[in-house]
Amino acid sequence: MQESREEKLNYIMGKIRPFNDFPSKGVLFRDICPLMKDHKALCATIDLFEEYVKQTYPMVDFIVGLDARGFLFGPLLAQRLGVGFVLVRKKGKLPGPTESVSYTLEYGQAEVEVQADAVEKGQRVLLIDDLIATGGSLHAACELMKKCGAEVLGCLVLIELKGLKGVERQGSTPVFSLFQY
Ligand SMILES: O=P(O)(O)OC[C@H]1O[C@H](OP(=O)(O)OP(=O)(O)O)[C@H](O)[C@@H]1O
Ligand SMILES: Nc1ncnc2[nH]cnc12
Repeated sequence: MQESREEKLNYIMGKIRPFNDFPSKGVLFRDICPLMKDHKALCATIDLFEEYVKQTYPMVDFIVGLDARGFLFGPLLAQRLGVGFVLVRKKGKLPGPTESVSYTLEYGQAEVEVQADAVEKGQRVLLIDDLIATGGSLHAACELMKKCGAEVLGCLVLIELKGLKGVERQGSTPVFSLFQY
């Protein structure tokens, strides 16, 4: 029998493991490795993203994933939707002409980069990552996509850390999350 949305959410939630003080003191790290390891949880996660995107954004051209954990879910979702996948990488990993934007993390400083020809002007994109904390990574990636001429429809994440107000940082760009902590 087909599982309900609630059953899928409950099952997936049981596969997200909290770790105190990682990677530095005071950070409660949400570990998705058990979810990735579990076929049923992984399928259910992509089912829920797929259902949302098909209902909300049937006109999306590309799924854009953030380095590194956006690469875990993005290509699986893109394949289900029948669209391509674009990589937003940390600086220095992509060959050829690139565009970049710098940003601040919950625990550090970084810069995101995309190949300059990754998207064409006016193409509609959805960004995906495992988690939104301060929202710096997604904000930088959205800015990067806009710099390349793409139309950012919205962002998808598995987990939103509500206390860090990352969604507010995205301004009018909608952020869909499966879990809020
Ligand atoms: O909302 P923010 O405060 O920007 O934080 C969220 C980002 O931090 C984590 O990635 P991280 O940069 O640690 O890299 P990783 O995916 O390579 O582990 C996470 O996967 C998000 O990409
Ligand atoms: N608390 C957290 N858990 C997992 N990944 C993160 N990335 C940024 N903050 C994080």
